[in-house]
Amino acid sequence: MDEQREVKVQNPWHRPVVIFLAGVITGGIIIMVAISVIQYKPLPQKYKYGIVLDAGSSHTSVFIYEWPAEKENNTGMVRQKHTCNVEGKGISSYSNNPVGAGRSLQKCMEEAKKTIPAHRHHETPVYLGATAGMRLLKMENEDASEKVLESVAHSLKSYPFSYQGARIITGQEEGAFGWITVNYLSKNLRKPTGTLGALDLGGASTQITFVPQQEIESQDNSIDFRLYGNNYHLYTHSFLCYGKDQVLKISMGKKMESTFKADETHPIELKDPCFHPGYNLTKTAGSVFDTPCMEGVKMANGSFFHVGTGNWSQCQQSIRKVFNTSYCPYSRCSFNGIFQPSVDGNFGAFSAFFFVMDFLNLTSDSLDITKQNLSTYCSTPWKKIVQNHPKTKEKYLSEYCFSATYILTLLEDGYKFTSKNWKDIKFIKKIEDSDAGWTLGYMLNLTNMIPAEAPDTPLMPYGGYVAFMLLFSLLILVLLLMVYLYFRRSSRTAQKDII
Ligand SMILES: O=P(O)(O)OP(=O)(O)OP(=O)(O)OC[C@H]1O[C@@H](n2cnc3c(O)ncnc32)[C@H](O)[C@@H]1O
Ligand SMILES: [Ca+2]
Repeated sequence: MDEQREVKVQNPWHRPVVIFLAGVITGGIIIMVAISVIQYKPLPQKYKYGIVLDAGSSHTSVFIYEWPAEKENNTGMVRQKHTCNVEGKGISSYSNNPVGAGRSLQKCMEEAKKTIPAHRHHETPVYLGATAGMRLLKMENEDASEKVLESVAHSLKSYPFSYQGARIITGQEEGAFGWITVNYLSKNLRKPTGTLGALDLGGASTQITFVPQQEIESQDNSIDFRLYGNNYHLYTHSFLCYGKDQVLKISMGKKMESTFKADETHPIELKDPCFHPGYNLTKTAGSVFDTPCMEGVKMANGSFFHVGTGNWSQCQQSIRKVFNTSYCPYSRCSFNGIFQPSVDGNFGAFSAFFFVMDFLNLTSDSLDITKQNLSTYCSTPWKKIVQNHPKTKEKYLSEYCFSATYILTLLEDGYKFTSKNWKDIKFIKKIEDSDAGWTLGYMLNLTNMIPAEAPDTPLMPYGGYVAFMLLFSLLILVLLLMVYLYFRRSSRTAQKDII
């Protein structure tokens, strides 16, 4: 009896106090893990929204963005939730009927009301930015451009959102915010890796923006940002009148100037190598000369037959006349005496750069192959082109040869891309489901969603933290088990020894 009592005393696991302590520790660990997991778990996502209207020269688009409410300062968190294309032409086409400009937005704004939850309406900012079409209207008729802006502002204020303004943005803003958009969506801004240059081609202007290796010699082309703790020194330029619709008008105007004689009776023929053989449409000189971009070109009038001859190299010759490369007040220029450092790094080319090159399937070949394919396409008879694309709008279809030739000429002769760095240009429409364009960058900037300094982030991400806690607790449990087994074995050995 005495010996048995002695064994019981030697085995500590038989003591109620030890059993109690082990239970308390195990329970404590379980509670600790449970609390930390529950405590640290993100609450169900709450989203915030923002609306930006891109009032372009050819049309207006409404973009609705959303982002998780508590993560708005993180790169890549804002995504495009919805887009709506406003019916009809751009707001600058309403110069004779400004009320129509505001009215044209109604359908898409009603859609925005349905897309964004009602309880968020009052705190959702809405911005309208107008680009080159309105810049040109302002040059032609300032009063009309103000009336159009008043009309769209009046329309936007009638919705339950937080109206933040309707204005004509500058070409510099258009270029810089396009650059911010593509780099934000590509998550380039918080990494030390390189950034993506931005190439935007609209109907009435075109923008080039990138981080250059060389010094920027003209102040007008330089813009600085501090984003997430990094400094960016950007080169940007916007060429007003060098969107694809305006360049088509200018190059046709120049052809008319050199071929039409003053005493000729109308209608006459305008032979155009940028249009397919067999293409023949009666047009009015007024539809070509209705732009302030035609300064210095002698105006024709009446109507004419626009006749295609489908010759790519002649087309390129005619387009080259639109670029003035005869003077440069800097160490190097793109064209029209505008400073441009040599292009560097990868570029994202969007809007009409993408529409045109994607339609013609010219997005992935070398520059030489691209030229050959385009040459074949331009010389294809118009009848065959229409047969091959029965669903495409004839206006777009007739202009693809011209547009692609302009794109190649702008990139090669204008911006000085070469067959060597041609592969650095990626023709893109979207990045991660959001459209490439200036609107997202504009909203991120105006809502201060990209901080100058990198925000503090938790030491460990949520997943890593939970995994760490589980592993650590498991380790303690294993240790406890090992101690238990060790004491049990030693107490049994002691028992045997005594027996
Ligand atoms: O930037 P600005 O110059 O103000 O013009 P925009 O914003 O209206 O210009 P877009 O990028 O929307 O369009 C550029 C051009 O591409 C044309 N376009 C749009 N969709 C197209 C498509 O699918 N195929 C061919 N062209 C298209 C459009 O008519 C314009 O001439
Ligand atoms: Ca545009």
